[in-house]
Amino acid sequence: MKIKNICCIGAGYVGGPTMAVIAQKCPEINVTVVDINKERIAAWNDDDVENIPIYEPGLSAVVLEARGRNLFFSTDVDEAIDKADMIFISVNTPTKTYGIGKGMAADLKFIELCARQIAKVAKNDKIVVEKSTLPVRTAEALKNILENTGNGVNYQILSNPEFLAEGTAVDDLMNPDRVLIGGDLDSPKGKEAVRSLVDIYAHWIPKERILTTNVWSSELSKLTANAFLAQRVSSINAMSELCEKTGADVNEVSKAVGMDTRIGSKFLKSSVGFGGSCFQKDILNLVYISKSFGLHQVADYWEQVIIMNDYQKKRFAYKIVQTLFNTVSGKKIAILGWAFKKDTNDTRESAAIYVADYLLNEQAEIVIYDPKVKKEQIYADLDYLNTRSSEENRTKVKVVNTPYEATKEAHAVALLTEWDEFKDLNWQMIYDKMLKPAFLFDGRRLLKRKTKEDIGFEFYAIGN
Ligand SMILES: NC(=O)c1ccc[n+]([C@@H]2O[C@H](COP(=O)([O-])OP(=O)(O)OC[C@H]3O[C@@H](n4cnc5c(N)ncnc54)[C@H](O)[C@@H]3O)[C@@H](O)[C@H]2O)c1
Ligand SMILES: O=c1ccn([C@@H]2O[C@H](COP(=O)(O)OP(=O)(O)O[C@H]3O[C@H](CO)[C@@H](O)[C@H](O)[C@H]3O)[C@@H](O)[C@H]2O)c(=O)[nH]1
Repeated sequence: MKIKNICCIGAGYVGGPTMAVIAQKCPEINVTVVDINKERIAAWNDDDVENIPIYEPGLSAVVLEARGRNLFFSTDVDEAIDKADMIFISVNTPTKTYGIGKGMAADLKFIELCARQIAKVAKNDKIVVEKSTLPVRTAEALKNILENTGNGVNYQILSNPEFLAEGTAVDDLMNPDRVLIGGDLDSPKGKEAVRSLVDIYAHWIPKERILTTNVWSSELSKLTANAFLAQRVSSINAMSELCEKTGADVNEVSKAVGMDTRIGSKFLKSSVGFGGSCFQKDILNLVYISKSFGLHQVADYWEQVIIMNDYQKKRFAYKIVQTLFNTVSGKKIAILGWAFKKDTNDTRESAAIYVADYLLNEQAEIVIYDPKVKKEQIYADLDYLNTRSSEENRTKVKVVNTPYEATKEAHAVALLTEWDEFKDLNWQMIYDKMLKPAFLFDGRRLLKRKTKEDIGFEFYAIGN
């Protein structure tokens, strides 16, 4: 079946960039991205393409080319569902904050709402594609809702998880390692649905990189990929502490280990801890699923990745307290970087939030600079933790517009996001204006120890 009209429900970090690239690469297909969030849709439609709601290198050019030609952003969800042959569900699936599975399971209420809406509106057969990251066997629940509340039309459910990373989303979409499509390969209709999605990606991706599997393998592969990636970071972070005790350097260990082609060199960079909206949420989900099948050893194994990550964030904050003569009470600490990684304005689960929170518990005064994150976002992140009142967060934390303002008269600087610009700061000037001894804590291994020590800094870096 040739797809003519696509609808994508959810215009977020995944729905927006993914559909923009499909529209750019497949000019004969009309792609409509819908969302209930009016402001987000208005921003996607902004005349000035630089105002689109997501900052990703290269994204505005893709949107500019396709928008209005065959790429549309709208709040009219029903109309887009009605017209579409294929509907992607790309809504958020956060960790549950209430009820059974609180703090672990994925909250599927947004997914279920989409299914009910599709069932209500659809008057002809549809292919429904899970783009969101979902627990294994969610497709079964989707099918159940669609078939039992619908208008008697037929549905094929595909799983097509997204592997893009923020900050490199456009490159990842243009040139992915693989595209994964799960479907009912045992039935002719299922096979046809899979083929129609393969045909879309085959516009720009070599066929051998488009993988087809059964639905459950596809759903579980996404959780597995994130668990493996996060596990590598926790593994190298575990070694970072041992390096600090023994005189080994975690960068050298990582290089030596990564040159073994069986291990590979990527994702072995020690840090203050991984952040982002996906790793923690998806591993907790995996832990919850394993427990719900009674697989407690499996659950414990994966939970350790999160435990290690929480420990790394805490360890870094405590290192600061310990080094500053066991108290940071009333001391000014500058935080450079708030985003969970460079080249994104996303702060979800950023390690910086937790490091700041621990230091605030020790009565530190915090001054923050990040080149892309807005002041209100920083306060919202701290308020969300509910550790102290919103007023107190605003009294104890200042957000400033330059790294020099942040570090002036500070007792210590903590570098928490690896923004390129931090490498080239005038560190001599920063040193001159800080209180002495001037402490510098590098949570990303971004800075060179020798040059900083030559200036006079008391320098600490993760794993060295
Ligand atoms: N962010 C990433 O880098 C990334 C990468 C791969 C996979 N994922 C997965 O993709 C999914 C989406 O993630 P995201 O980061 O794009 O989330 P997001 O929060 O940025 O976007 C989700 C959007 O869905 C909208 N929405 C929710 N319910 C809706 C409904 N019923 N009708 C219409 N719109 C609705 C929300 O308003 C929101 O704008 C998640 O499952 C996530 O795990 C994310
Ligand atoms: O060697 C490394 C690599 C990453 N990180 C940190 O790990 C976190 C996650 O980074 P990254 O994976 O690059 O970004 P995400 O956008 O969270 O992407 C992950 O999560 C997405 C959502 O599921 C998946 O689609 C991607 O494949 C997967 O890489 C960030 O805090 C990084 O700083 C490290 O500390 N060391």
